[in-house]
Amino acid sequence: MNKATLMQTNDSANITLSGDGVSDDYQLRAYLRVSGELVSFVEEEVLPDAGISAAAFWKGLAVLASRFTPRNRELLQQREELQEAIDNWHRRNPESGCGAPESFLREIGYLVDEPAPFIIGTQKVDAEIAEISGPQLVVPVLNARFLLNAINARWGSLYDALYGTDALDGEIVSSTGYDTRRGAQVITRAKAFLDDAVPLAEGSWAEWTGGQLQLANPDQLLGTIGDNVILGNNGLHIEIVIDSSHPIGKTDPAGIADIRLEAAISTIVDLEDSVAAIDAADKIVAYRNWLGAIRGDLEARFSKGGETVTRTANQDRSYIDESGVIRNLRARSLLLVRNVGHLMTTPAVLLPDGEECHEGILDAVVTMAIAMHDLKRIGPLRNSLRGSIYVVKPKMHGPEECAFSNDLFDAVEDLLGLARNTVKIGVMDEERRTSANLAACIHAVKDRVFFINTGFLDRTGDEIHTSMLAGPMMRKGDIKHAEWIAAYEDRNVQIGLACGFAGKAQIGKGMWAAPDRMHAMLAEKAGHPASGASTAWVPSPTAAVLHAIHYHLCNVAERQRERSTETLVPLGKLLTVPLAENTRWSADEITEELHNNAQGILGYMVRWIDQGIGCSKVPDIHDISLMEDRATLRISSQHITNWLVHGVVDRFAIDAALHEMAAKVDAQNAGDPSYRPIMACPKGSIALAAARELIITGACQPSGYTEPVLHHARARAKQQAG
Ligand SMILES: CC(=O)SCCNC(=O)CCNC(=O)[C@H](O)C(C)(C)COP(=O)(O)OP(=O)(O)OC[C@H]1O[C@@H](n2cnc3c(N)ncnc32)[C@H](O)[C@@H]1OP(=O)(O)O
Ligand SMILES: O=CC(=O)O
Ligand SMILES: [Mg+2]
Repeated sequence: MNKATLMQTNDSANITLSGDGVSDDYQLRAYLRVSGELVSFVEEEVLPDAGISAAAFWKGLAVLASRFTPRNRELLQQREELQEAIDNWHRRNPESGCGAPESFLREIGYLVDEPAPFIIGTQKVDAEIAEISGPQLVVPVLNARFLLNAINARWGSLYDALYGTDALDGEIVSSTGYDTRRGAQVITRAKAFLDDAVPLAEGSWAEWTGGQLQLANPDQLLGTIGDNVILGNNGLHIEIVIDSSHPIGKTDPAGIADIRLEAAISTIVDLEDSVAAIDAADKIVAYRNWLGAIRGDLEARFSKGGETVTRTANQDRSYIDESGVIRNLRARSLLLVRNVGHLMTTPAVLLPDGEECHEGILDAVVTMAIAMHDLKRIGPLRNSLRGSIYVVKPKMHGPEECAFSNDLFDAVEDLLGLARNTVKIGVMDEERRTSANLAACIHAVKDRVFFINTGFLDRTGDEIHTSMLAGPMMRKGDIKHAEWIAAYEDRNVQIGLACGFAGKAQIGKGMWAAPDRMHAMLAEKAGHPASGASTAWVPSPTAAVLHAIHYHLCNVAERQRERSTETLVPLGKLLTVPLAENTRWSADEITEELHNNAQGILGYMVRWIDQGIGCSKVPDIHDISLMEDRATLRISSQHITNWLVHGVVDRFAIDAALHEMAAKVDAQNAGDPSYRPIMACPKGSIALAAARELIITGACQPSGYTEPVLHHARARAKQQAG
């Protein structure tokens, strides 16, 4: 935790502080020193419409911080103590060849008693969460252009998604003009989809020439918007766009110009792993974008294809149903906000003892105060029609941490004058202690939980870190196919169903981290609804459209009913550590693994640290673009650390790999004019040093998280850049 150095203090107005690479003007507010920029933002842009006085707000934050900070620190201490106990077990049992046993984990309190069977009591949940199964998009909050795209990603063109990606056959269309052969394949594929999802009473959609539409199930014909037809299947809408004057429509026997799908049913506006936000200035960009998004008046102006584009959130539309009644058609994704976890602190607010405020506490208070603009119907558009605020809480370790969030949310509700459980919580099931005690975790938030989601990327990082001393782990690619992960995914669904999530809350699956590989996504992500998950993460609006297909072809409610009688996969399987059975890798295999991880680490960190980009498509060692964020960085760095700890690699090999991969990453980024090469100076950049630190000190980094090293390095880079 950073203790900033106060250069000058006085009771009244401005204080100049120089901290760990961060300097700012602070103002005194109810015993807190608050960044002047944050004071202005909150007092001028958030509070007036939220209907809370500045005095009440800051006093509330100060009280809340003094009440929750000691408990937050104790919880972090508990993480350390449990980790230490597990590490010591491995030190005492060096030849065990397995993770610390269940009996020991129970003895130290890592495993807690299961609660008696219970059903969650969450209420006032929007249909997008409780009733509609479909894709969940994640978007980095710092990018208003992307954020607006995400909001509008509730609908997307199936023709575009099939044409512009490799979805059809694994190949991207190469011609610059319209490729008629490809276009025909797209139309055939899209109409085959209609035959599956909304079949005609007779014949195929390919043969439909317009006129009266007779569906096999007439209830699927919902209504019309002008000439366009609105169809429904499994709670999702489809729009058949009829326009005989359109270049595509005029070649179609029925004048179909496009088939549009309801796609990103909900979107997570991410303040966590996909962003680089280290100080007050960064946090304000995040909070301001969240404010604009939730009010509905966010605007982004940018140039695209040589033109200036102004992007805003779409208005809902209406269609006329078969009996002539006008019905609303939601045009925007339901917005959820991911706060940061319990670990980090922020220099945006300093506590009376000079320590930084826990960032999770600040996020809770500010993002919820901002969401009051929606509850009070201040902006032009509505998010939650049921009057709820949806906060996703990442990286919680076990039931005590969930209970902490629950109490924190209670306190924020009291501060903001909100009815109890107005704020809903999405629990990321992404740390081992949470997976292993999932029922108890859900119980701790049982009246506000709106999702459990298997964040398998962080979860893999924690799997490695927790059992760091157990032995060398499998190669990274093999960990995904090991016994623990199947048990983790199955138990998450089974426990969610046993706690009554069906029809009330989401059971969610993780991210597709290869944004350009849509053909593979179409093949693999069908498994998510088939597993009984009512949602799963996608990286882009296009991926949302394609993943929506899966929810048409699989009825999740039925799958949930089928799975609800299954016997729970035993905890022992979940606790099976992905240790390598055969550690006699060849020198080439070791180098390949090391290079792959080192390249991913550098490719991601260099953008995070030098450019403040928290999530990007990083070309991997074979130049395939992968979505990298802090969770994937956690895996790659922890993996090398694990092999270092067990002597599979040594520091010399790591340094050599980092230097070799630095050259590769520099070459991969050569076309980016804002890129500063890692090897521009002989010793390498801050990012190179940080990557090395992350690996070498990985066993001591809290839970193997990357944030402390990243924040510190970014602060230095910002300072260096002036
Ligand atoms: C482990 C975890 O925590 S996973 C959750 C964290 N990860 C994420 O949030 C990933 C979200 N996805 C992204 O940020 C991006 O898709 C990236 C960084 C992976 C790729 O970004 P890019 O390389 O710029 O994507 P690409 O060039 O293919 O597409 C850009 C276009 O798609 C849109 N787009 C791409 N991703 C998104 C998104 N997540 N939300 C909204 N729009 C998006 C952009 O707005 C842009 O369209 P525009 O030019 O009309 O504005
Ligand atoms: O947050 C998601 C993850 O996979 O980690
Ligand atoms: Mg995560």
